[in-house]
Amino acid sequence: MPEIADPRDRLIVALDLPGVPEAEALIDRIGDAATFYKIGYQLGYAGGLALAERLAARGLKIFLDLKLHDIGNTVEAGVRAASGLGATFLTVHAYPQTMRAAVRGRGAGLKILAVTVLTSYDDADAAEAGYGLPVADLVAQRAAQAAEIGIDGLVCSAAEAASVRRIVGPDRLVVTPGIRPAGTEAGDQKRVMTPGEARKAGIDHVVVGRPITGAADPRAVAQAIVAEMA
Ligand SMILES: O=C(O)c1cc(=O)[nH]c(=O)n1[C@@H]1O[C@H](COP(=O)(O)O)[C@@H](O)[C@H]1O
Repeated sequence: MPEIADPRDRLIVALDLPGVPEAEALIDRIGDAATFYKIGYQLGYAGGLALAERLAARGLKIFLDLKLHDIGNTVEAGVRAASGLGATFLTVHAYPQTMRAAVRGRGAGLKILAVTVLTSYDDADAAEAGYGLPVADLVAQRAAQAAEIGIDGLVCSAAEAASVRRIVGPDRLVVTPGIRPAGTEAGDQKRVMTPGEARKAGIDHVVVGRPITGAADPRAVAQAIVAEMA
């Protein structure tokens, strides 16, 4: 678990918003309460990649959540191209071929996170998708493969964070979405924990979207989440 000097860096705010103006307005409202932002499909396909470059140039940390998964050549070239955007993290799905390609394409300064099993999945969803293992076992298998391949960090739910930490050791990152402050709606997330529980389970970073983007006072919610993990 690499040392995190600024406790705000533990919180990654998911900018799941329709466009750049909405994202910039949210970042302004949050102010210095957050230092790390995630840009995924929704904003990425609506000008978010250029925004990522601008935010990185301003000193904010950026998680590019592109969840790449394709033939090795395409993943390697895609990761290489994304390495120029100034982001700190980039996601790929945790398939061995995909992870090996991402490691080949990784440039200096960009860390690759492998998404083990999406936090919206439970055992029934995994079975429906054709997997013969319960979610916890599938996460463990993928975490072991990711460590062997040299991936920088794992995305899993906080429910698996402690076992993933045991598997990958202290030097790889454990990043957990599916985080819900007490009393907030789970929505489509099925494997959820509070920020404090996640911290106790040994995570490096939590990813939080709707509890912040949908809040009346997003700055206050971001501050409360950071405080809960201190
Ligand atoms: O890779 C991710 O960030 C991710 C992986 C995962 O297993 N589950 C998951 O929710 N995410 C992302 O984390 C964010 C969670 O958002 P909220 O559910 O609104 O807090 C979304 O942007 C998801 O795309």
